[in-house]
Amino acid sequence: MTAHTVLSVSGLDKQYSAFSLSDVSFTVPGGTLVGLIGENGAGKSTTIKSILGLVRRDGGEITILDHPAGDPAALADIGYVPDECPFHDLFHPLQVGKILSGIYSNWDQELYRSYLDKFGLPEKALLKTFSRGMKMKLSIAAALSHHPRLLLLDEATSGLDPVVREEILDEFLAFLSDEDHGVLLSTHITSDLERAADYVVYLHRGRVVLNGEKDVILEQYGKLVCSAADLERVDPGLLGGVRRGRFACEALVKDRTAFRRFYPELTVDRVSLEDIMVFTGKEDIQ
Ligand SMILES: Nc1ncnc2c1ncn2[C@@H]1O[C@H](COP(=O)(O)OP(=O)(O)OP(=O)(O)O)[C@@H](O)[C@H]1O
Repeated sequence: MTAHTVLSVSGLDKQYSAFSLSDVSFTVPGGTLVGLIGENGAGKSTTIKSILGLVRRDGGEITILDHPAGDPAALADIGYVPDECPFHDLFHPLQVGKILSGIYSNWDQELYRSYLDKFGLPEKALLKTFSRGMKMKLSIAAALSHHPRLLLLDEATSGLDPVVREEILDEFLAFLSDEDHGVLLSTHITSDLERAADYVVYLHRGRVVLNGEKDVILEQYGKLVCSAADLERVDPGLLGGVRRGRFACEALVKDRTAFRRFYPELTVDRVSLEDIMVFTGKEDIQ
């Protein structure tokens, strides 16, 4: 049996006065974590808010397990973790649970308390005494405790130390052991995605410029380091962005295998997702 598509975004358009999100399309297949990457202002939060139905879109279709975005059934299936803890500093975790139990018909207080225990969060300490990592874990515990099928995280791992990030990423992987679950994680920390993501969607100035399986992308792209003279004779159509330094030039190679066929004498290294972002984002820098 093939897994469900947990989230489908197709041809999403949104126009603000000075920014537009244009024709954004991608899916979150069941059992997978999709990383949404992009520079500041690329449109990641606007995309996530459109999925939540918090932003009125100008075009396109969004479905969450067959329900249209904004539909109460779709909202019940989403566990949302914003970049800042949404709960008031003068509450303690048990009070947060009580409030959420009144909002979500599927709320599972036992599961919530088991997450508090697992994450080492005191049930009756005021949130103002919590660190950023503790608040983030609380938000994740809350998002998971109404049995969502899609977890949406907007920059949730930024500002956290590597140990907490690792612990949180492990929790997402556990959530994904169910084939009907999916995670969409927007982040600047591309190294998290190199470890945990199955697919990567790269938004650049409101458009999807890269969308594919992470392992395939990392295998396909490459980085050329060469002299300015060598760069001059390379077909620019094979390159995704160039950085010219005083002593050497670097360029993003869009297809390592094809490039090697044309220029076997030039060395092409492996790239990271960050390299792909930096080259594509900066375009041709002299
Ligand atoms: N309500 C709004 N009215 C007008 N413009 C908006 C509104 N919300 C967002 N924008 C603009 O849309 C663009 C994309 O913003 P968005 O928050 O989606 O980007 P982002 O990729 O999440 O950025 P960051 O990584 O900095 O959070 C920005 O230029 C922003 O100024």
